[in-house]
Amino acid sequence: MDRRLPHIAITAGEPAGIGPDLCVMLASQPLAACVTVIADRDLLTARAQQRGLPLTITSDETATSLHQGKGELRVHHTPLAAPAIAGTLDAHNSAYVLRTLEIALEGCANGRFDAMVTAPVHKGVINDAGIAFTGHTEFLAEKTGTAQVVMMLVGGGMRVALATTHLPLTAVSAAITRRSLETTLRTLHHDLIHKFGIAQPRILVAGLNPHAGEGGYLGDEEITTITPVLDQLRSEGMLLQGPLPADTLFAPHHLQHGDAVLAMYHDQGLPVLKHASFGGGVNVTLGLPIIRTSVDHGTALDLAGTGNANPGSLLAAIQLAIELSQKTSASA
Ligand SMILES: NC(=O)c1ccc[n+]([C@@H]2O[C@H](COP(=O)([O-])OP(=O)(O)OC[C@H]3O[C@@H](n4cnc5c(N)ncnc54)[C@H](O)[C@@H]3O)[C@@H](O)[C@H]2O)c1
Ligand SMILES: N[C@H](C(=O)O)[C@H](O)COP(=O)(O)O
Repeated sequence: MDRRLPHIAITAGEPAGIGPDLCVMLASQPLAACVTVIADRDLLTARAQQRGLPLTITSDETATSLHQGKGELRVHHTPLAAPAIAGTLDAHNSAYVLRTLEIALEGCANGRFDAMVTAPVHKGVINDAGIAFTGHTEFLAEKTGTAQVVMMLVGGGMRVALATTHLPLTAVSAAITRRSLETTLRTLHHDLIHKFGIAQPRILVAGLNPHAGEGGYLGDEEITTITPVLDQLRSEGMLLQGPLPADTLFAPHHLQHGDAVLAMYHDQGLPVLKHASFGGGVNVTLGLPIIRTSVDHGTALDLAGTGNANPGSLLAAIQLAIELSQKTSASA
């Protein structure tokens, strides 16, 4: 067994979405890792047949071996509850989706896997099944007992982290406290150094309100919360700019002075990044005790089974997981 070969778990995500299509496409894609897909094997076989793609499923061996892209896929079989139809959600399969995540997480925690990469899940159908779920990020934080994690997307020459994740807009302001913002910035700063190899990370921090509050006339979170935290962390040596007006923060003349942006909420930061990189971006969860990366897109039910799903983001997520695994094993 080659111990230097990273072993990456890939969860196939929502069975009615494009996750299974993308996993089937991986069978013909060489990768510098051992890969185990966690999914229902009959689902993958059916999707391969629907798409006319070659697929030979191998069993879930304990020894690692290079994923050669010769039409074979190593699968950890996890049975669906109900047959999956491409494009049609079925809440009976929601527990299956979460079970694939648990298997990947358990494998990362016990050393079987070096990292997990997630194909997209459908948050709505999981809730339809009566299971409260807002995203992988929060699910993995809860399952690992991590009080606060940070969602960061990487793509289009940017790294965009978020101070809050999947919250209704009405809940955002209250969720940004001095303590939560400090923890987010410390986690981001730490992982930029230790996971991304940036010795002295420069972080551009967005304000929450239009024009960063316009001196308090358009909201005061910049004055009461954001600025005091930035001042404190700057006094410790962190290189932080902000709070900056979010409408101009992403202009190239600002971005060139930062290694990462911290946006205050999901749709303040992600539309910019996805505009620049959709289909090639990667979502990475910082602050977890394991390595987790993901695609930058959703379940695309309209494309499931059609052959029109772009695998670029999944490949980029796998590549980043490999790089982060190698950094971790080199520093261990
Ligand atoms: N990583 C994740 O699990 C993840 C990420 C984003 C969204 N979601 C979830 O996915 C579901 C659907 O979300 P949505 O409709 O807002 O976004 P979506 O990304 O599924 O679709 C948006 C548009 O992009 C297209 N698209 C998406 N992925 C593509 C790909 N790989 N190749 C080509 N085109 C692609 C779709 O066809 C659609 O037109 C929601 O439940 C959402 O919460 C999950
Ligand atoms: N916020 C993510 C995005 O827009 O790509 C997406 O909803 C997935 O989030 P999780 O990785 O937490 O499921």
